[in-house]
Amino acid sequence: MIEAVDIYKSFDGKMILDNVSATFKTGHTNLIIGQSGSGKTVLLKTLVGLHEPDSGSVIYDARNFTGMSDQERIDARKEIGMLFQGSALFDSQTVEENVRFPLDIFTDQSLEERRERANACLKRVNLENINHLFPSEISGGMQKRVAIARAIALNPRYLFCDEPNSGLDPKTAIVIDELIQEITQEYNMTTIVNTHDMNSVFAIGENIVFIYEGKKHWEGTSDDIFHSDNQALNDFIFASKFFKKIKEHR
Ligand SMILES: Nc1ncnc2c1ncn2[C@@H]1O[C@H](COP(=O)(O)OP(=O)(O)OP(=O)(O)O)[C@@H](O)[C@H]1O
Repeated sequence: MIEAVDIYKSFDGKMILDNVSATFKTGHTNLIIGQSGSGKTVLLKTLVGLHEPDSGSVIYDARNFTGMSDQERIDARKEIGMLFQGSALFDSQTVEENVRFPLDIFTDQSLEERRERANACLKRVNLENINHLFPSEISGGMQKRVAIARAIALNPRYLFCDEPNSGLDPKTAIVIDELIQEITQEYNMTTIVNTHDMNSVFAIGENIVFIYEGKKHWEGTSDDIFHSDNQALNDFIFASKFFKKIKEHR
């Protein structure tokens, strides 16, 4: 479980996160949603330690992440997997080398052990026999799966995904969403996904935090959304005619 407690964050005197508290549950895909510029990425980066909050704390399973020493943070980072927008694979490395990268950096396993683990992770994301290829030689959906394999290589307890569906067609996006949800349950991870993909909200939204103008405006499940009278949430979720229709027919 990850808890954000009374987080404030501003840049150049402009308040970006305004007293955000939220709980992200273990074994669940927790979504952070909100319109462009609402502060989702700043919140995700604050949770993962890439931004320091002005005040407030981030708690990882009863450990105060915000108050940790540099060494404690380095140790904690080994328990964190990250999936960035656009996959962020190294173009000059093969698929296997990309997945092996965190193992090369953070473990003292033998090359054989690291290769074995990398290939087991690739198998888990349904990618086999492509370990010798370079990122430019595989599709965007496959690149995303390689990035997921890399994110789980160290067997993390926490997984952070920033817009995992960006640039993918709707069908591939669903495959990636389902994969993230499956591995979250399988490894009992606390997964936090930043998204404005409404399909993701309804497909994997087990615990959703809605950020509006830097504040946590609402929290609930995808089912709760249909019964919420939160105007800002409704305006955001049911902005398109398609989702408006779905609501009317429920
Ligand atoms: N490092 C920074 N320095 C100054 N301002 C920043 C910085 N990072 C983010 N901001 C500002 O914080 C606000 C929220 O940005 P953020 O990237 O969190 O939005 P978002 O909800 O993730 O949007 P999107 O969905 O478009 O990615 C924006 O006004 C942005 O300009």
